[in-house]
Amino acid sequence: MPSTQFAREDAYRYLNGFNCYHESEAIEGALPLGANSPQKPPYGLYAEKLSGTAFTAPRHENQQTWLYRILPSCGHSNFEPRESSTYNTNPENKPYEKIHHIPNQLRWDPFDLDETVDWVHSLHLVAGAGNPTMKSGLGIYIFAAGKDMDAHEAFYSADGDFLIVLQHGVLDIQTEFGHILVRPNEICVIPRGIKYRVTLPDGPVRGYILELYQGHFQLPELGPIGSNGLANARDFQAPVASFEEDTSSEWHILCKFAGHLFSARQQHTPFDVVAWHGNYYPYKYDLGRFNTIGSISYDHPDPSIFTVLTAQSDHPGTAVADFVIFPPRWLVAEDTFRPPWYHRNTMSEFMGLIHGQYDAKTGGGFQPAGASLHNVMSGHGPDATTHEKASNAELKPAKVGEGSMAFMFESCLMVGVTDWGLKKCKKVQEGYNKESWEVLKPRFQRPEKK
Ligand SMILES: O=C(O)Cc1cc(O)ccc1O
Ligand SMILES: [Fe+2]
Repeated sequence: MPSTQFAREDAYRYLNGFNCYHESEAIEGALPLGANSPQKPPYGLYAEKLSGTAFTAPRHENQQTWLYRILPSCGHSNFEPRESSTYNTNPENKPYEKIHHIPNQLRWDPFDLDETVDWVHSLHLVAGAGNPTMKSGLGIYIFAAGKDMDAHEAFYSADGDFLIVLQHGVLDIQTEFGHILVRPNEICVIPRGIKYRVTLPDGPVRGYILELYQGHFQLPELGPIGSNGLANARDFQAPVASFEEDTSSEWHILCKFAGHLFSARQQHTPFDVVAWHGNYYPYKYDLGRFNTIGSISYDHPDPSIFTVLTAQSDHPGTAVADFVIFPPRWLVAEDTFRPPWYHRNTMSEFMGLIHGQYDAKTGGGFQPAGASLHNVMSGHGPDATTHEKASNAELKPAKVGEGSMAFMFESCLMVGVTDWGLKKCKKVQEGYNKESWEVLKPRFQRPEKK
């Protein structure tokens, strides 16, 4: 598929734009005029405010939404722990899960599909830094599911924003804000607290998730690139309000809180939002719409030119998490070693492959649904096969990554690998370093003395 062939048809309607103040009504007149919380909201709805930032966050960071719903969210039983001895995505909660901080370059074979579990039980923390209780850091998950969530179940994470990178299948996500269909080559962000239910219209699904425990994703600055380029704001799609009326069934609200799973009962659907307005909402983005910028003279630029979304630390320009992609693109640079350089980075780099082949690893070990981790200051770069090819290639214009989509979660934090990621998943490749780089031969030729 050429990179400019944009997928359009979709079962649902969307509101377009990034970080916009949207409003949406499933029934005309359901949004109150002017006031957010009038004495009697239209049609007997309850007004409920969902805050995605502190009330007093600066205006340019402030994120909130007003929901007008049949019943407010608080009408439920106490939360009870569920699967408490097995379900743990908080690395700080010992002794269930250990976290290994190791400098080794790691690569994983493709993770298996798992048809026995639903979305909620499909999440495996593979690596992470920080802790959701301190609202700092991030978690990286692999998910693989084959079952719909139960008909009367909804899930939310109190721990952070989910950036979902779908690798296989289709996710039909019913959210409090409306429906989102996530298809191959699309990503989806579900901010902290938003309830949703995932069904799988095309069978098993698999992919990667970055859970951001602090802040929210933003579009990167464009600097001298100008006012368009990379991921354009208009291509981000939020759902339109869509509700169901059900005040007779028993619903289970599942919640991930400090890495543990809890469940509460309620006698009404959580998907009863008739209208909403605000700038805190779930959204999706088709990676095929990314406008890729690159070198048209010489040298290989930094991969920051491929940043789709960024979550900044308190130090501007330094990201807690950058979501970077390597889309199909033309390489034209002259007198240049075109793949990435060998390098060591103060940032950690976790990579995955949605489909195709990544141009820096042509030796065959980096496969779709697999992953790699090059932690803080761990040397890496093209494998020996790629180095050999690229240093002898004829430098005519060449399209790389046709039909491919690799991505990177880059973080200023040192990430630890969980016991599951290092051992239990049984996917870590033994000979990664050896096959990729230890086989490189010295090419040095001392110049002859004059
Ligand atoms: O290591 C990697 O494969 C990711 C990467 C790609 C690139 O083009 C430049 C730097 C970098 O870390
Ligand atoms: Fe790198």
